[in-house]
Amino acid sequence: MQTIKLSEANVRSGKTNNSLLIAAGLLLIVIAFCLPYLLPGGRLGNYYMTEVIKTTVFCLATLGLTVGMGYGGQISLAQAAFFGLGAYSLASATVLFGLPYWVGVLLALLVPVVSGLLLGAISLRVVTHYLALVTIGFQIIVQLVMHNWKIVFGGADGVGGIPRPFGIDDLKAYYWVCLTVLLVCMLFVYRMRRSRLGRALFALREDELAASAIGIDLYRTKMMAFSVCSALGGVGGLLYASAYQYISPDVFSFEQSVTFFAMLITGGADSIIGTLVGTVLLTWLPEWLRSFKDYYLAIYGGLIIAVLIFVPNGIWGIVSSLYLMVMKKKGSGNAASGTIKFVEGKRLSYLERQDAPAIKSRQPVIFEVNGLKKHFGGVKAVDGVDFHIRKGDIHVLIGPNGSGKTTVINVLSGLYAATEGTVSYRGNPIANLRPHLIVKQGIARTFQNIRLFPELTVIENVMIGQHIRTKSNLGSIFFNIRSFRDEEKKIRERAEEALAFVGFENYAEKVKNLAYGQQRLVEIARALATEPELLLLDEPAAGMNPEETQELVKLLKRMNELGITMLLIEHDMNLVTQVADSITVLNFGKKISEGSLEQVLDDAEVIKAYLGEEFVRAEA
Ligand SMILES: Nc1ncnc2c1ncn2[C@@H]1O[C@H](COP(=O)(O)OP(=O)(O)OP(=O)(O)O)[C@@H](O)[C@H]1O
Repeated sequence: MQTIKLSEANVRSGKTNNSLLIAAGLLLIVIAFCLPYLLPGGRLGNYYMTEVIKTTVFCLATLGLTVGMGYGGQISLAQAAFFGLGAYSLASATVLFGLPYWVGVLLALLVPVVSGLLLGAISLRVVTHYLALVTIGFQIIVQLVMHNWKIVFGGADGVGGIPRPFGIDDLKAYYWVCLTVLLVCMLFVYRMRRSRLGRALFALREDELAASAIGIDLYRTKMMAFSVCSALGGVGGLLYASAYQYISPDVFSFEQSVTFFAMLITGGADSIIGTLVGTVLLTWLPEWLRSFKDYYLAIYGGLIIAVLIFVPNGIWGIVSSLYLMVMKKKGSGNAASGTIKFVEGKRLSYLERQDAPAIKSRQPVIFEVNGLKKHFGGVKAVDGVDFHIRKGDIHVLIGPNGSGKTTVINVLSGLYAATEGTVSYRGNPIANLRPHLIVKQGIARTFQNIRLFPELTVIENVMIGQHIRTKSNLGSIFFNIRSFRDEEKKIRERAEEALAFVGFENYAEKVKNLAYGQQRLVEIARALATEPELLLLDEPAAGMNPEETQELVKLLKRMNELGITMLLIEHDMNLVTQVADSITVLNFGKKISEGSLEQVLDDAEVIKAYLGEEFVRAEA
């Protein structure tokens, strides 16, 4: 019996302190709405009011970066361009082309989103730092176009007389409009972070390869990140244009993009509150440093550098770590032991199949690999391998190190394109399909070197497994419609069931804090959450002690009893002999033997190439 120890403090802090956070949040909102009455009156008051509005709309732009960069890890140095496109869409439409205000608003939403999608499509195959370069190029081009395309953008002189919604004249009232829009967008981003799309973005940020192998469509997810990022930039821009009622291209410069970037990083990239903190700080810092006129830039730059070096997770990152530490300490005093039992016999209702095979080895072949080759230049990692798997079987791939086993699984799961050969599942060709489409067919995998999303919690990791089986989109998340809420509930229930099935009952710990063997179980639970019919398991017993390996044998058998067919790579022959229904043996990328356990163990070539005489004597 295995026990799994998890800190309960994290779990508890999530629930018990929610009410405290909500109260603090509500208080802040009330203060934000009352702000106009807390500022000085007269001309100075108007100046401060404009600055407060500027802060609010800048918050919208950085909130966009929170989604694209903080959540999705897509570095963008073009947020001022999207901000500008929003501002200019409204200004040009209403002032230069005389269109109604709300048409301008619609354009101010559409133009940045379409541009964001175009930029996303162009830069999709480019990775992080190169992506930053592409966005810099985009930023510069947009600003040049604003400067030089006079008919559409008014040229260097800018555009004046931009209207406000409902003809609002009063700055106070306009601030409330901006604040309301900001709060609605914050709520949307908050909800999105806790949705399948938010989890997919985090997965992408943490490990693209693992994200695609668990069923996330990288293309769509990145495009979604680009569209939300640019849309929020556009909304900020359109509100900015109406606030000042005059805009010129200089405002939407590369420097402004860098400032947005700095605001995000300073506050804490993956937190909404962090974004607000960073934006407020860097918008008002020039004002606060006004009396140090000569040194202002040096102090401003120095502060940003200090934050980047000493608090890489941003100011809010530090605050929330301290908060968690305190809560953990508080929690540990009165928490129960925090030890939970390895639970056996838990059901996995959504995977229980009516057609689970009663008699093994008489079932039809559902998976076929023919003439599979994978060459890396001159290295023939897999060189013409054939095998098939019957429904409900546990088929094991064995062979010496470097014989091509992992490469086979990488090809079967779509991570590598096959050099030659065919793979079919239930009669459908699946070789060279993109990884998430293979998961959609009902084939999931785990990795030899565990590939979980370490910064996410246990439950979030497993919930990501449900991504391919669910479909909430930005619209349903924004409007918080019932189908979205129901789906989230279902995702959580299924993830909890999968975790309980492998032995977890306590899920709020970050995965990076778990022991190795526990991480293996979470990875299996994540694969189960994809609702697989065929599981590809790459050395699941690696790093486990004999006791844990025995638990794993039981788990494999229980999964098999559900009707899950398995392809297993394993070196631990003790495990192999307990679970294998059929075996294929590889050596130097070629198949050297196959058949039942007995047939393979008796094969002289397998003994010579892999098992060794000692194993045979020990078995005898
Ligand atoms: N991406 C790659 N590029 C170049 N060569 C590779 C790549 N992946 C695998 N190989 C080579 O292909 C061969 C087979 O590797 P593979 O990892 O599939 O073997 P394996 O049987 O899984 O080994 P092990 O049991 O040690 O995990 C090795 O020679 C390896 O160096």
